Amino acid sequence: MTATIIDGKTIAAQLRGKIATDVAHLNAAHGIVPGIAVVLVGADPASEVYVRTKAKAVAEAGMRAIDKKLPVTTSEAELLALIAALNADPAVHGILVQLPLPPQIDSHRIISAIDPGKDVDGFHPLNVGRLASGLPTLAPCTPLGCVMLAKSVRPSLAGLEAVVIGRSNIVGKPVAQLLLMENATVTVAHSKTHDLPAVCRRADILVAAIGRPEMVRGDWIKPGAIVIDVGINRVPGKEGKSKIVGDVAFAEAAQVAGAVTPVPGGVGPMTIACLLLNTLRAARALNGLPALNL
Ligand SMILES: NC(=O)C1=CN([C@@H]2O[C@H](COP(=O)(O)OP(=O)(O)OC[C@H]3O[C@@H](n4cnc5c(N)ncnc54)[C@H](OP(=O)(O)O)[C@@H]3O)[C@@H](O)[C@H]2O)C=CC1
Ligand SMILES: Nc1nc(=O)c2c([nH]1)NC[C@@H]1CN(c3ccc(C(=O)N[C@@H](CCC(=O)O)C(=O)O)cc3)C=[N+]21
Ligand SMILES: [Mg+2]
Repeated sequence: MTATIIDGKTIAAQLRGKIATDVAHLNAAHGIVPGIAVVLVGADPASEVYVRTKAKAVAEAGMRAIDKKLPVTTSEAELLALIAALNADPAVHGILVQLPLPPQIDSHRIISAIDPGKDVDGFHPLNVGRLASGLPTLAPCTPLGCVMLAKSVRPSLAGLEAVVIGRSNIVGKPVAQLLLMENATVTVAHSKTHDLPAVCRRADILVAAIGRPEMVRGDWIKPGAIVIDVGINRVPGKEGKSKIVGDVAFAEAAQVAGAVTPVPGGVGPMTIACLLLNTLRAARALNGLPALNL
């Protein structure tokens, strides 16, 4: 079998197009320009790439980007003061604090200080609880993107066996919640799971969010399964350059799976599109406008 390659770049571009249309309407009808503040503490080169990519997508969607770059020596009190200012700023509808943060800053304390209505990452404990309770909420962007990509090839996930590898608060746990809301039968695997390959072979939908380059092999995959690869791993490439690979051995997976996402060009672009979607949703909700159906 040769798998369908799920084209995250194109699906993300389509979603960004729909978002741009609604943003234009929001501006014309209500004079609102959705604004997203992206806070980067320190000068991590990989994070700077994300911040740049995000800024471009934000501008193209007709939104306003408020980029805040702070030195790596920033104290927790200084970052809390910035968040209080962004919470109070009516031009800011979304706040994203790039993780990880330097060790002198407690990331739980920072996330809890963000106005839950502006928490476009969906990491605030209130939004985490709402997601777990099945209430409407701002859901984390990468998990939202994963489920949209799976549904692009299989519109109903009801009754399917889903296996998520990884239990982080930013990917593994929320993607499991979203798959459960789609009525999948969900297993969450992690580093203590016994016989991971056998657990994975049960999956009709396999989500890999591990952070280990090409760990998932072809013979871990049930023939015909949908494979969503969240991993972003920088490894040595040709001529001393580095390249990015996922958590799945892509060439092997493509021989066995029914559909598979590439890295790059899969989940990453969807994460950014879903960040714009959450910012648009937040801007509407903060202005008392009805929810969208995008
Ligand atoms: N494309 C995108 O938009 C995004 C991509 N990413 C990428 O996704 C990957 C995962 O990110 P994140 O969730 O933050 O990572 P974390 O490091 O927070 O979590 C990794 C998870 O994988 C599990 N794990 C680690 N090693 C193994 C193993 N050998 N066998 C089974 N499970 C294992 C860990 O288990 P345990 O809990 O037991 O330690 C943990 O639950 C990374 O490559 C990251 O760069 C992340 C966010 C967004
Ligand atoms: N508060 C917070 N929220 C996050 O959502 C968050 C974060 N912190 N910290 C870092 C991770 C990682 N992350 C990515 C987003 C987009 C791509 C992306 O667009 N990737 C492209 C390009 C990859 C490349 O070539 O550089 C792709 O996969 O095709 C990757 C990774 C969001 N994260
Ligand atoms: Mg991480």
